[in-house]
Amino acid sequence: MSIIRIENLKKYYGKGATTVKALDGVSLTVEKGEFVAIVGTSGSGKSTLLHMLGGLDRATEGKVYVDGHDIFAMKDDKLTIFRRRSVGFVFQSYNLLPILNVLENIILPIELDGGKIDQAYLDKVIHTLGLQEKVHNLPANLSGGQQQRVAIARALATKPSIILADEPTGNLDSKTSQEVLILMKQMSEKFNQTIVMITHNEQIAQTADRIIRMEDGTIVSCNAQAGREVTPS
Ligand SMILES: Nc1ncnc2c1ncn2[C@@H]1O[C@H](COP(=O)(O)OP(=O)(O)OP(=O)(O)O)[C@@H](O)[C@H]1O
Repeated sequence: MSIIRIENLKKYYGKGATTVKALDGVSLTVEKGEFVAIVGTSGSGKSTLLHMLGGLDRATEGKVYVDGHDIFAMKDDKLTIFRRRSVGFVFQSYNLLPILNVLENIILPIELDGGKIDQAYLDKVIHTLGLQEKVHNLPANLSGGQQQRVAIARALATKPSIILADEPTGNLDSKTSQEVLILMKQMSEKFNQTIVMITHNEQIAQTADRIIRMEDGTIVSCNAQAGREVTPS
């Protein structure tokens, strides 16, 4: 089943001669449980595409379906709820709340939404990410890699339809980056979690099931990695 379907997506900034075509006709499907990397030079449209997928901004033209929902057909208040329930975000800068401990950070999105905590699932996530000894620590007392693992746990906590990660290892050294990447891949496999990740690092992209290459607002290739099965839709 395709969890993401993007149809002829266009995002133009400005008007007339100064128009910037950040996305210029992008079509793509992503299957449930896939771990996809988006690569491309600066300005090729990676962040714009991720923002559209997360309903953070609206398109000039085209459609985005996430888990069957036509997201641009939603009014702003519905889109906000969709984002809270169906999209997990992981940023380069972790974005943890400094006054909350690790566990409180992880469950915050569930509590904000008035949802119920699935304790068994949460325990599994925390253990798989190796955070069980750290749940009562404040973020300031964790390494960068540990903080990013907390951010990944927080993104997974609500069991979102998709996780969007924007340069998740951008602040980490190469050894820690690899560790975090391997964990993201494991989370994707273990929980059948769809992850779309932007990276400028070719080695990091190789961890993904599929690499989407962007140039000038378009996708120039979207091949599955050798030896990995991706069912076309
Ligand atoms: N709010 C905006 N207003 C005007 N132009 C924008 C805006 N956001 C992005 N752009 C332009 O759209 C194009 C695509 O930008 P985008 O940030 O998606 O690229 P990117 O591939 O993510 O780049 P980077 O790797 O540097 O983050 C660029 O030319 C950029 O300058």
